[in-house]
Amino acid sequence: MSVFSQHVLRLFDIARSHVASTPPSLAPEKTSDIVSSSSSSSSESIDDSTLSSVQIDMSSPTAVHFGAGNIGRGFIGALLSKSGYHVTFADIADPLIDALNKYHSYDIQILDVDKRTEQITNVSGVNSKDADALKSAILNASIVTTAVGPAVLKIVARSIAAGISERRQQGKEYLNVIACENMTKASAVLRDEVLKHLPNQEDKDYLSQYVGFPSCAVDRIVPPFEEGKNILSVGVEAFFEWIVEKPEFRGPVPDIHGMKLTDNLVAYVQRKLFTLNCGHATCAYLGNLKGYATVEESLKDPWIEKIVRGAMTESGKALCKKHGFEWSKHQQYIEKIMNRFRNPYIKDDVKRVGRDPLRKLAPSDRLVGPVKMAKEFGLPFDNLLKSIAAALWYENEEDKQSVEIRSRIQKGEIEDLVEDVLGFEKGSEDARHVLEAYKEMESNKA
Ligand SMILES: NC(=O)C1=CN([C@@H]2O[C@H](COP(=O)(O)OP(=O)(O)OC[C@H]3O[C@@H](n4cnc5c(N)ncnc54)[C@H](O)[C@@H]3O)[C@@H](O)[C@H]2O)C=CC1
Ligand SMILES: O=P(O)(O)OC[C@H]1O[C@](O)(CO)[C@@H](O)[C@@H]1O
Repeated sequence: MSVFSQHVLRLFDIARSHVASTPPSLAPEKTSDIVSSSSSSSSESIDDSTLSSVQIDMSSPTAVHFGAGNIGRGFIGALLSKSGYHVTFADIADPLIDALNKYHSYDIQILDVDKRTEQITNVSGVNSKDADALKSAILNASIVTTAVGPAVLKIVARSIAAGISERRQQGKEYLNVIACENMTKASAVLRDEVLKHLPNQEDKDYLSQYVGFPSCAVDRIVPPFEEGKNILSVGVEAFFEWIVEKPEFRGPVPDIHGMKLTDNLVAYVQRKLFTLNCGHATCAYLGNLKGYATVEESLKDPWIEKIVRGAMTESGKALCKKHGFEWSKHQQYIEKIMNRFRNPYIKDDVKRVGRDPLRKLAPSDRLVGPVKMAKEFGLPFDNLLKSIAAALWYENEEDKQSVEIRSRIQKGEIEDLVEDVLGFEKGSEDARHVLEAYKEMESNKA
């Protein structure tokens, strides 16, 4: 650990010993059975021009956020900072950590008609490989969040486990850990990984009593951004929605600006994953097939636009049956998403949106998940099949998962792949549908 981070952490330890585990305030009592907002509407700006200092506020409670990437800086870290937390970002990227410890602030550009800049302050960084610094940060944290990508959860679990064990030994109480990833039950998955690193029964009991792992749905489009004033600058769309599973909190529910609570998270995670992420992935794979570079460009192609809206309509009808959403409202939700995809101020590469196609083709993810749901209710899924077919054609030599898919298909293993990746048994009607759609899709290749 650097002398600087030792010094800063020591100061935090002293200053925060009385506030650790104590969030800034409690969430409002009211929670409808659907969604309640913790303190504001999702469309509200998070601008606060009075926050301009780059000094660390020693009296604030700490949030440790794993992953100082796009969502970390552009969404979750920003909300936490605006809610009065000091945000300690943990990342493996030294340049990001160095910059966070140099500036203690960064800019967010809202990429919309009224383009504006917000300053996020009271932040610092710790290298994820610095086990002692991380343990100490978690010891003194009031909340831990992640946005590292689903595959990295098992890596950060080790550090979180070390911090939890230390908290038990030091007599700390409640902590909540929220994994903000595009997957269902991400925090529950993280908790299982953390438990693997806690062989001691005392730690396990402590975790079950004092450490909550509420899962969430996290929605804001934050593509890589190169126009900012430094490496920390991030460009985001104006829209954001963060819906967190209320029953899984331990201790008082923190009052975080923009965080909404629900008792029925699965419905909201599936609504987001099977609509926004489904439509986005469909657009990316079809766009890639036809040689377009960005989502916006792809959506200008009427053939793609029709399939994207068609796929979201098919998943939407199924979601309404499954979770009781009202169709007219869901249609508005789809149209709003179409407009978000068309945002001319965002240049979103189809390769970013299509990244990791094996993960996106998994049985409960954004493409196959809605097909299964549509089938459950006897509803159509032709556009969703086109989306899956385009994903199987997805070519990006920099993406290992795309390379693996294409190489297995070229070796004549498509039926095995459809079985072991998508979960459709060889010879089944579902597998046959996918194979037919895959063949038909070839004629659209650029
Ligand atoms: N970018 C977006 O628009 C959205 C992303 N998400 C989800 O958020 C998560 C993060 O996505 P992005 O921010 O786009 O990715 P990103 O690649 O911009 O950020 C991930 C960060 O995690 C860091 N990281 C990797 N290994 C780590 C480790 N062991 N310890 C600490 N940090 C580590 C990386 O260095 C990077 O800075 C993903 O699960 C994604 O699906 C969800 C909604 C929107
Ligand atoms: O982050 P993933 O799961 O690879 O998928 C990218 C998706 O996530 C988002 O970044 C936000 O949900 C979308 O822009 C895109 O659909």
